Amino acid sequence: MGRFSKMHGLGNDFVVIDAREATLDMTQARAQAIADRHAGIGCDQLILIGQSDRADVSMRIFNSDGSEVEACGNATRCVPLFVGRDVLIETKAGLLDAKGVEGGASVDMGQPRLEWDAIPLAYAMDTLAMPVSWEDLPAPVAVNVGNPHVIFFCDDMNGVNFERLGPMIETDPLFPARVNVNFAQVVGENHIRLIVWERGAGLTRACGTGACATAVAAVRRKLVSGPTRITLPGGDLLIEWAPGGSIRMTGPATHVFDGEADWARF
Ligand SMILES: N[C@H](CCC[C@H](N)C(=O)O)C(=O)O
Repeated sequence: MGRFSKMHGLGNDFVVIDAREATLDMTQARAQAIADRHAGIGCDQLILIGQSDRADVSMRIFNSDGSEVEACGNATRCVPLFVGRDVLIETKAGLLDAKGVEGGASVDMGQPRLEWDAIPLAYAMDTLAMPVSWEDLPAPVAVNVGNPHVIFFCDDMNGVNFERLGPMIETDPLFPARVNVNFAQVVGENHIRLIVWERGAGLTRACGTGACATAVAAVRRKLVSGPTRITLPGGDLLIEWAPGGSIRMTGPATHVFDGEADWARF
């Protein structure tokens, strides 16, 4: 039997497994089975906390479709709560410094990557106003914050069909690694409303890396001029970034319950 914790960041929920002692052979199929909300435990992402010789812990991230990915902002904020102290975390996106704060955590998410081949895109183009469109969505911005994001700044998000456009864009050949699709609307001074169709997980209640990428895009587009409040369906995140620096994300982290499971059954 193996122990796990059910946790979430603003409703973006996780099954977190401590793999520091007993290594767990995680496959795409096993991750998908555990994440399944009907036949499994159920989560947006499966998180494995392991040992690291470069940091306090390592973190592996699997979307609910089983795909292993580089970054997950909301889960990163859960790690200090999971291990009980501030931690340096080794991920596929690099080393992340996560510090507990009242009710959550503040994380240095590193510097964004802005070049077309770092997103990655299939061919060279301006990532600040991509010369592409899907139906009547405006020209988007592309940003990599450890994982790939495309951000559409909409005048009115209420008319956008997220469930139709999300998967269409996520799997467009322009994005060789697929992409997280962010629909954003500036709703006040340094305040943006955000809905994210996540790569490999679909619509979620929140996306931490989506909030980071959207804030970077908004600074680059001069739509905000300081620390930015991102309002997602599950609640708010505070994102701070200035060109040349790293992104700081601050927001809640919640531990719901602990459980046990026989991983061989998945
Ligand atoms: N779907 C994302 C991973 C999870 C990101 C999101 N849950 C977050 O909090 O950053 C991807 O495939 O890159």
